[in-house]
Amino acid sequence: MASSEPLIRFKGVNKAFGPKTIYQGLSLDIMRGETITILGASGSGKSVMLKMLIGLIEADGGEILFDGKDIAKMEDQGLYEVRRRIAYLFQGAALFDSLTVGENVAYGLREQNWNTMSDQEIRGRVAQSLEMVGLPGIEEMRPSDLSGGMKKRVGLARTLALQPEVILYDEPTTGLDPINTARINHLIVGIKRSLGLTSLVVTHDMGTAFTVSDRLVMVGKHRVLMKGTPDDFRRTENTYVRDFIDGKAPEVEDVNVLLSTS
Ligand SMILES: Nc1ncnc2c1ncn2[C@@H]1O[C@H](COP(=O)(O)OP(=O)(O)OP(=O)(O)O)[C@@H](O)[C@H]1O
Repeated sequence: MASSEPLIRFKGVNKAFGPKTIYQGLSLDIMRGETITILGASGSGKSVMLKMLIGLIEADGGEILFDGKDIAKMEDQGLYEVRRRIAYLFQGAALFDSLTVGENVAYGLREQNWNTMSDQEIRGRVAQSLEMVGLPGIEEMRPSDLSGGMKKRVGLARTLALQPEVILYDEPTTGLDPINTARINHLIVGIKRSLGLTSLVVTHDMGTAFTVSDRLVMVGKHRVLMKGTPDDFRRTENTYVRDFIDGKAPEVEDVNVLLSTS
């Protein structure tokens, strides 16, 4: 069960790139143990939101709190700690082809814990992580021997090996066929259930959004347009949200309107 203190808080966050406003007064609380999916048109700022959370992109105003602490006020050590606790599974996170699967999964672990974990502990963690994504015993294989779906799962194992508290999934199913998409969805749900992680998912895949999420959040027009349960979204009468979910372009597509929301 999620505790009552939000683990992550966006409070009145503003962000612009030059003249281009991305957010103006973005506010959102994310509870411990929740899986939240961020929906929004291309360019609405979903990835920017994830990157601001781990300090890769600085907000212009407002506050972003992780476990009660303001990201903007953190020194390097504080940010390092945040990035240790929040794992970002990048869109198309690539594996190193020159390394075995086991070495790939161990990579971040070795970087982060080079002086505290023994080789044996690392091997154990790698085996456990591969098991969690349903690929036990493939340590000696090469990434080039794996299907696209397996590569994504190895990428996820590499993230899980770091034992984060939060996983940011940026387009976790892009480029996968429906069966492999279902596998990843299943893993996201399974990981949440077994490890109690907090997850933020950015996806355009409505199937994934409805399958994995406790709550959905739609961003657009520089802020949160709607938040609620999957059922709230299924039943919404908000035309903008409805059309997005149904993949329907406005009947009279005004180019100026499209440009102003992209
Ligand atoms: N470092 C940056 N410098 C300048 N502009 C940026 C930077 N990062 C993102 N942007 C711009 O901010 C806007 C939002 O980008 P973002 O990647 O968050 O969109 P998104 O909602 O994740 O889109 P998509 O669904 O297409 O991935 C885009 O117009 C993008 O070009």
